[in-house]
Amino acid sequence: MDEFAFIRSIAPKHHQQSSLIKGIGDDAAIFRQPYQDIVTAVDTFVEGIHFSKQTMEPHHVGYRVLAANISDIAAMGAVPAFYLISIVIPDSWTKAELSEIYKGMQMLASQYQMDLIGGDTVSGKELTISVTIIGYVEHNKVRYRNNARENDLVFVTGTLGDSSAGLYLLTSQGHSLSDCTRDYFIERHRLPSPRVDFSREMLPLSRVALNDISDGIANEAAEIAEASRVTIHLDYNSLPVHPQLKQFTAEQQRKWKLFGGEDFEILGTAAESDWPAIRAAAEKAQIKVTRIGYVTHQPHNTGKVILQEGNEQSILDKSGYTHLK
Ligand SMILES: Nc1ncnc2c1ncn2[C@@H]1O[C@H](COP(=O)(O)OP(=O)(O)O)[C@@H](O)[C@H]1O
Ligand SMILES: Cc1ncc(C[n+]2csc(CCOP(=O)(O)OP(=O)(O)O)c2C)c(N)n1
Ligand SMILES: [Mg+2]
Ligand SMILES: [Mg+2]
Ligand SMILES: [Mg+2]
Repeated sequence: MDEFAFIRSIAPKHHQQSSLIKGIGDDAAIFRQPYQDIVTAVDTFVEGIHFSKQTMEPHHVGYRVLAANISDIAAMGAVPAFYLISIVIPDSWTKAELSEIYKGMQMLASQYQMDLIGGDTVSGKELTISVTIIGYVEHNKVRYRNNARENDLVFVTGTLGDSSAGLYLLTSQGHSLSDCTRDYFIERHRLPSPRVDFSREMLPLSRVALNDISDGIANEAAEIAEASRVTIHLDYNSLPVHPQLKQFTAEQQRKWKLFGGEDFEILGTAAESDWPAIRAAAEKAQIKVTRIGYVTHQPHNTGKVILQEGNEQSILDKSGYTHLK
């Protein structure tokens, strides 16, 4: 049973609380309060799975785990406000290293005026950090995965595959990239930028579907397609990449662009008429946004992602990063 089958098997069929608007099944859960909705999510970072001493310094570990959580808040169109940390500490990590982890988290938290409000401390075998995040979003402005509609355009922020390239550079030897290119990809792996500003700049738009890219664009697009019961078409040649990604083999580029996770860019769909506003939002947030496809309603391909590559069309495998297998 893979990660997603497991989640389906444990998901409750009914809610007990009338304030709950969205439980399991999106980037975060949402519940109603009088003035704003509250948004909350949790993500866990485990030594050997999400990082190793070879791939990250302690402050990167802290920064990166909080960034992943803030990214889920951004993907709901919300503003992050509070976080709680549960940490499992093995003997092999020194007090100084643990303090650096918290400094890394603090670096990012202060950027978003977030407060650390609690947590839990336990000893154990692998360093494990679990962050619970809480944020706010205006009523009826949540950017659900099920907001995609027929004829929407599909867009993505930033560039794809950078984090995978960085991880590859950190874990393999013998490549001939300039120091500057190498540092760029490695930094994108270690210190990803959650796209909160961009997502908040889109607040005036009435309907947008968003998902953040933790498991690869193929997976994330399928999650929007499934939740919205539509078909998503992606144009391979439109996928945005950093110019230096071409230093890697065609096979690596393809794998990292489509199935590489951890870029923490935002994938979205919106009405065609909102494209100028989306571009303006990206400009204000000083990031890049690219149109990469469109949405159709094809009853026989509901929930599927179709990739256009030159003249060829194929149904894209949902094979991103999956835990359990
Ligand atoms: N063990 C679990 N128990 C309950 N809900 C879970 C569990 N694992 C994941 N979920 C929920 O399943 C959904 C998908 O999780 P995930 O793929 O990790 O989302 P994301 O990639 O946005 O972090 C989310 O709504 C998450 O809260
Ligand atoms: C040492 C190391 N090996 C492999 C990876 C690659 N990797 C680990 S988890 C993951 C997917 C994202 O993590 P996940 O827990 O699925 O995040 P979520 O989808 O819950 O946001 C990837 C691409 C890594 N970051 N570091
Ligand atoms: Mg997410
Ligand atoms: Mg998660
Ligand atoms: Mg995942």
